[in-house]
Amino acid sequence: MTSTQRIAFLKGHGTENDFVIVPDPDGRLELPAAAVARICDRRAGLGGDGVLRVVRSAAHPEARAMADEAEWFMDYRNGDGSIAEMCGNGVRVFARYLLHAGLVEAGEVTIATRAGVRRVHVAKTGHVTVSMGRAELPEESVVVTVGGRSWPARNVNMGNPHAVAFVEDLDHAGELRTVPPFSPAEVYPAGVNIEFVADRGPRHVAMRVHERGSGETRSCGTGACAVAVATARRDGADPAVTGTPVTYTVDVLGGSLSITELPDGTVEMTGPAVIVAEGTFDPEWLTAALA
Ligand SMILES: N[C@@H](CCC[C@H](N)C(=O)O)C(=O)O
Repeated sequence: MTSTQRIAFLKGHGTENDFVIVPDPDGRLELPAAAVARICDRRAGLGGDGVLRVVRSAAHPEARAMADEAEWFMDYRNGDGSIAEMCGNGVRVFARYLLHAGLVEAGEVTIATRAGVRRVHVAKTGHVTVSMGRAELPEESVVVTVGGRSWPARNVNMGNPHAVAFVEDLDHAGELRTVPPFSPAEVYPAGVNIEFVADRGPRHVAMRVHERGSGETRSCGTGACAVAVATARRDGADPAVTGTPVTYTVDVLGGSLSITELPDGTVEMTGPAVIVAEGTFDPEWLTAALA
């Protein structure tokens, strides 16, 4: 990149899990971790929980094999620049961007992610639904600790790792922004996203989340799916056994998500996905950030 080039960005969010979207269809832009962290910095950069780089699958080595199924690859990065397999709010916002940019028609859209191809239903307005694949619930027992308190947690994998802890009161998780929770490195050698869950009513819970690589965020889509499945099992509900879908409303700090587990084990998530703004990076700022 030379300092004369103008690189576009957009800002979007899903239940206030916010992202900087960087269209890079031909995969020309190197985005080192430090540059992503700079872009996501809420004071010195644009600010965001993560970056969604929009690349043609055929132009990205990690997505080439999915190019026949999904034209676009979501190259997701956490706010600290680390790479994650999947982002549930991000994939809805990504689909909203593709429609906004005229790159897809409204309706069914397939998107390549590091966790595989995801099918998304995006209409011209309104909520976006994504089929998130199956949850895996390994049997390892996990304990989550924050601020001197510990809880048993359920290990759930939604393409990315989660530890789901049920608490009586979400405030018991303390000040997650300043006191990050801890979970066993033997179970999660690559780190973990940690959700704290409290009951709100029948098939209705609320959660707070501390995300690997981003800290406490106002929402996590994969986390909400992990929470819904863990709560269903706690409540004795398993659609694979009963043949009946189970839907949970999961309140997050930034809104509400509806999560349905189907009898075939796949999990569908529905929620908002909003494009807020678009612009261009200052070339000198970006050149320095990329250096
Ligand atoms: N906010 C995301 C999850 C992003 C990835 C996560 N921090 C990880 O490292 O696995 C979501 O909406 O799912």
